[in-house]
Amino acid sequence: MKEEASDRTSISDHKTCLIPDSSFLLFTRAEKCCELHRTAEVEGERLALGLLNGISSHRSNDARLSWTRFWYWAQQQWRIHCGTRKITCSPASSSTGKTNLDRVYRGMRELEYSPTEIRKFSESFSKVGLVAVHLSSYDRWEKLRMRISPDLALNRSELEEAELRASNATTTEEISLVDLTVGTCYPGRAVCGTLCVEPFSSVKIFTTSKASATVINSLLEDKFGRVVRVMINIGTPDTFTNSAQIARAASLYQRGSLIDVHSPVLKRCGWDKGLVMYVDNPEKVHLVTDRRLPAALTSKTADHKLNEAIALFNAMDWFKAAQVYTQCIGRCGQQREIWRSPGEIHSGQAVQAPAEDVLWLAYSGRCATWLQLKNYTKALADANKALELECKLKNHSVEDCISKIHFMKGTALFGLERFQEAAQVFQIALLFNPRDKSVQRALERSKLCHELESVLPSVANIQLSSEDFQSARQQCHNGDLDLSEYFLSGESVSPPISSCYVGPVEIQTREGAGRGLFLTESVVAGQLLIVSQALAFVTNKPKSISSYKSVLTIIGQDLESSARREMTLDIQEDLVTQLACNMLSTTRVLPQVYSLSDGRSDQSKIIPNMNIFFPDPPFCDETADGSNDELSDLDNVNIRILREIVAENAICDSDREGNGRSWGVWSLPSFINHSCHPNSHKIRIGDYLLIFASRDMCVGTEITLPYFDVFQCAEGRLEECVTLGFVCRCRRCLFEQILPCCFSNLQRKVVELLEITILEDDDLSPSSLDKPPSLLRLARLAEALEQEMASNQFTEEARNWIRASIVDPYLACSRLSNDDLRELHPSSPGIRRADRMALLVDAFTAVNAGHELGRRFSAHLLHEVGHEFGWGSPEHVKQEVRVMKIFRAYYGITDPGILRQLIAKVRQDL
Ligand SMILES: C[S@@+](CC[C@H](N)C(=O)[O-])C[C@H]1O[C@@H](n2cnc3c(N)ncnc32)[C@H](O)[C@@H]1O
Repeated sequence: MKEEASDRTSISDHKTCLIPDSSFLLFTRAEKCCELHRTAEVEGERLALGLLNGISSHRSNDARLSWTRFWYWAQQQWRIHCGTRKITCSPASSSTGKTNLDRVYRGMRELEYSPTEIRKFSESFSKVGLVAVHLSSYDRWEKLRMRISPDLALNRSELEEAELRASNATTTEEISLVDLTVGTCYPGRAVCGTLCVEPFSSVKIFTTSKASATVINSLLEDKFGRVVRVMINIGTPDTFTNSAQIARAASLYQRGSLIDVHSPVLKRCGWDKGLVMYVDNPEKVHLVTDRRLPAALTSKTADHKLNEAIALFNAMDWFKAAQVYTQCIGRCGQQREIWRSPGEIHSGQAVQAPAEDVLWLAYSGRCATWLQLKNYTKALADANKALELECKLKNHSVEDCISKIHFMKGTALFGLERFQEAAQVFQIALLFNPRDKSVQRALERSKLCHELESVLPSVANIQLSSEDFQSARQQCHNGDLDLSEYFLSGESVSPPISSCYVGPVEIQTREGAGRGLFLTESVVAGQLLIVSQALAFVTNKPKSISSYKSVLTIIGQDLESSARREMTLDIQEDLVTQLACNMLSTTRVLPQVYSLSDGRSDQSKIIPNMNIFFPDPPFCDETADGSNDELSDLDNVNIRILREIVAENAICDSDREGNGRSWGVWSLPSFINHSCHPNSHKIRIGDYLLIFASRDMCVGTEITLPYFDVFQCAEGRLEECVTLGFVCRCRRCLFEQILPCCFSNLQRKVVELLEITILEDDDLSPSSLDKPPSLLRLARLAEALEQEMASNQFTEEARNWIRASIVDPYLACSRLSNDDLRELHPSSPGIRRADRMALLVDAFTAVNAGHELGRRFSAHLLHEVGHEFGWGSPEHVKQEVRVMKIFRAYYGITDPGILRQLIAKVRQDL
């Protein structure tokens, strides 16, 4: 008796809360917390104080976190003092409700903790007054809780009275539940519910596998206005497994019908935790109406949607998963609205209440999905939403859940380059799960990035100075962009700030090619036409081509092309992901994306409004709509169409091995059609694509780009076009189709010689004596070609087209000395290598001025002329003017000094 009295004293001295994992009740005396605040370790103090706040304002998320952190800290203390074994069971229940440390000690002894461990534990926990109570006496504690919660300012006598009532209470309650709406029934499964309305916990449902019973799952609100779910089993516990009874109940009380339940028996759940209500006589259940739920709500509950979303996530169908998670969240809200409104409940429209964890899982699941989709803004928003909710999951500790969601939040912040905040969040995650290696690594990485950030501000964090801003604004208005420093540094300095720019261009239909981009003003060579930022951009190929090859072991398959195809598909999928994310996070992206061709002819007939391509504020005042308030709906993002758009419009910036250095989708440049003698060229700087005019052009000219290497014969180019799904009918192609057959004969000879030359080239020594005979024969073909063209009286433009189609004889000439050439052409004693190279340069620049070969050869040629005729000689000056023109047309730079430096640089790089 004495012991009991002391127990009561100890209980009544404490305020009570249900610990998150419901295994124990944790009693913490307010005064003791304050005491702890003064005396215990810093972390404990902080957390205990947080707990105090938590108790007094149990609605706040912060308080809940403090509470959980405190619990975590307490558990840590437990482990420190009692070894790693976690006490998960305590001694047999006591009907008298003995709840003191002795019971815990006894439990510890049963678990074979040593007396020293127990002493350590008691020393540690006497400070915070932790008492663990097994839930076998849950009903007693339930009553006690009812008495003291939510008003925690209870006096001692009230608490004592409450406890006395609790210890005397029988397990049967005389209550009537009126106007319950039947929710989902679970035929074939015994479901027991825990009536659990603690401030820090949510409803738990327990199921058993062997037993089966029909359960009418209804909703009601507890006296504090919280919605709880009550399971009412029709029948006594013995009849839970009676299938006839189950079938009868199921047919009587269908989902959506309204019932009153009189005097259900309130019992502790059969196995050990929780409460279950049941009626021993079906007559105690009165069917008020058999009204059904609205169709929209009967279709799929939030739980169903959640399962669907999880399955999609596991199948890595991220977009669909995000969509279904969104539907699940919506469904939770819908259902919640209905429970919250008593009127609705009375009209029989209540539906199954989604447990709090459904919403938590939906937000955290969608957060993980956004992370997969690299949409960090949305991931962050969802992580914050999840953190506002009660995170209590079956089979998971609260620490795990909180750690996990903090980890996701940190990852989102990291993705947004908010490194310092990310580090702080990872630190919280570690507090809950100190051993998690990935969190540790993420924390280190964030700290490092934060340090680096202070030394080397990232591009994203650059604050524009007013000067920068002015220049960006200017650039936006007139396309002034000084790239000299960038090019002179060999593209190693950070790229100049680029805002987007739409020059004198407009979209028009182009016969036989859908739509195209046309000039609205005349332009000069080297003029900047467009600066466009990628809608999606992949810098590094995800895997090198060799790693693709190593996984492709299909015998008889062309390994190289299969590997390349696999890689391209991977990259395209990345681009699709990015496009979709961009569409969801920025309003103006969606119309731009959907304006692009998806390869269907009907789509290519629509001319988009040019306004959608104009840049965003702050660089441009005139933009009509820069608002991001209304983001695209996921329903508007059609992945199948995005795949087609990417396949049709992605531009690859290949490296010398052709593996692809970067891939991107740009809006306005995507309207530029292909030509085999294009009049514009592109330069990529970061994820910006700059389109320059390669020639002087008059208003109304269609701007064209080469989609592939156009220095090849007509058949080769046609093959490339066919692979891309169209047939080029540019003037060059049309002209080459009608060339006399002598040219195709010459072309054939070139191909034959080329094959031999490549073989002979393997052991080519620098000495001219060792030049492979095929090289000399190849070089001789240049002469034959020139003669044929002269005899056909082709224009200079046509000659350049042919030279560009059959370049190898001219390339061969460029590898020979003047003596070699004279030997090859005894009839032309004045022939020089420079002349042949000049022809090559003309061909290269006339056909595709954007190609680096033209610049390289011209720089080389200039050097040769200087060497031969003297630097500054009239020959050299003439040649320099020509080469400068070529360089100006490419870089858009007019300063002769800078152009000279660029020419020298290109020559050095040879
Ligand atoms: C990037 S889009 C160019 C813009 C496209 N014309 C449109 O209407 O949106 C590429 C597609 O344009 C068409 N195209 C581009 N150049 C072409 C050409 N020279 N001849 C015929 N069709 C061409 C092909 O259908 C190609 O797949």
